[in-house]
Amino acid sequence: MSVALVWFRRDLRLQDNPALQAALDAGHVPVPVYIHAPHEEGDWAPGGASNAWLHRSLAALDADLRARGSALVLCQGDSQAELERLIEQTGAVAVYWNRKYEPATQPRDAKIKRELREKGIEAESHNGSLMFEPWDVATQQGGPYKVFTPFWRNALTRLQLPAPTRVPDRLPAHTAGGETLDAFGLAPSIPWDRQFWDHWQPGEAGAHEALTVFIDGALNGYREQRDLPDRVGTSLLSPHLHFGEIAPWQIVRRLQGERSASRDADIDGYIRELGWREFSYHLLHHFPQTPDHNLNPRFDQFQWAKPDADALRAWQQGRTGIPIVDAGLRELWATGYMHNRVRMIVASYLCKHMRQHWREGARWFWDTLVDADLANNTMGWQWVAGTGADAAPYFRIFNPVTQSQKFDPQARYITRWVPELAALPLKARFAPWQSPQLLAEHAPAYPALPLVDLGEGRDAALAAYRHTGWA
Ligand SMILES: Cc1cc2nc3c(=O)[nH]c(=O)nc-3n(C[C@H](O)[C@H](O)[C@H](O)COP(=O)(O)OP(=O)(O)OC[C@H]3O[C@@H](n4cnc5c(N)ncnc54)[C@H](O)[C@@H]3O)c2cc1C
Repeated sequence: MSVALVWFRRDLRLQDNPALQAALDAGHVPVPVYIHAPHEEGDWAPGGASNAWLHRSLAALDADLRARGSALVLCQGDSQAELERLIEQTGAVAVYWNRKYEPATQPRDAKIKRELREKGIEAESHNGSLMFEPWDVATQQGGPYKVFTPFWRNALTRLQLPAPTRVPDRLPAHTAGGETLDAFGLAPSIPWDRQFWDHWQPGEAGAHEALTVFIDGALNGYREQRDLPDRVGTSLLSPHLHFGEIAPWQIVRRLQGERSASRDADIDGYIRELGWREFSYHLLHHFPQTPDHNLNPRFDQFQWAKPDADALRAWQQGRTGIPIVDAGLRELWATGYMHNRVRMIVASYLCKHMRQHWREGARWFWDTLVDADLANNTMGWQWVAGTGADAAPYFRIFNPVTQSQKFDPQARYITRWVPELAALPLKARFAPWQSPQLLAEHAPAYPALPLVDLGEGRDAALAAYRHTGWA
């Protein structure tokens, strides 16, 4: 039987995996391969939390393959050289993979495909992670969208979920050898990620388990609850989606099977959130400069404050003196995750009150989120900063205190992550500096004043915005 390499990348699952399925359909013995090549990701090599997740996800994929009589071949170095070495070693006649969309790896993959074909090797790529690839949806003029609603309206008219495919219980064995997972050095040497794994189960089984838990629980009332950080009101599927342990169309297929009069609105609301993920990939593909540069070039003149390493560190460590901001950044550090509403609040405080460049925040998230995703993270930060597509206008400045009173009205989220404030009366937990005596008495270690006063920060941000001349 002929051999084909199946090059796993961000599609770390067996079921509904178009590249693996294509190799099987063509009658090849699939040799599953993962190549560790962070240096090929440009300035955006995966951060620490992503690597910790990847370590476990690869271990899970290998275990799933071994349970079927196959195994994951692990290598590191130059992707093309490693593929060519494995082709030589195994006699493979074909290489299959699912596409990635990041600016650094797209040209690499195109070159690999071209050069493999020139050598007479069949090279085939598939869509393994999006309902709509970035070029599938276009404006009437044939260009990219910059506004979500028309993008999504158009996209939904084209929605076609692929038919499910199932990988057989036994896969043909192969003899290709590789390195050990530990040789990649992905797992932290100091176990700062210890607490993560109380919250997460990386891998395909963990993804489907998370989806089942969501359908049985938070899906009911999702539209109202998704903004409330004090409870599990969302699916927590983002890292599983990022690593391709589950495909969005698998989620949608299951949700379509759960439809009922009482659930329709929540299901539609959820699918719309998946739409934001699709939109972010659309944007990243068409505006590949945006991980580092404003999508809206008018913001290039904006006067950010001088970079302030101490203030940035206080923000990163959850020591700003604004409880909801500190709670979010502490949740992030402890779990590798932060609730979406709180992501918006902490990002707004950094970009607007502190006037530190959104890139600083994006970098921190990149290193600390288990779901760090170049498309979603870039869009999220530029949206909050007001510099991106369909963005919140810069002059609309979130007040973190009123945000916390609205979305965490019992301060449960704040108290969970900033427990030193638990002894304060409820009202004081939102803005403790307004109750200096209570704060000094009950939480003397907590900052007595906000890092940046909310009124002053807001005024300075608006003044800087006016200074650009287009306020
Ligand atoms: C500043 C900032 C940075 C962000 N960085 C990332 C990131 O690096 N990776 C990431 O996956 N998401 C990012 N997001 C989007 C969002 O916060 C997360 O996708 C969401 O919190 C994940 O939790 P969940 O899976 O429970 O979401 P759910 O509410 O259950 O949503 C389901 C899925 O829809 C997608 N989704 C939901 N909201 C958004 C959104 N606003 N933008 C894009 N996709 C969305 C995600 O894939 C998510 O898993 C960021 C948002 C902001 C404001």
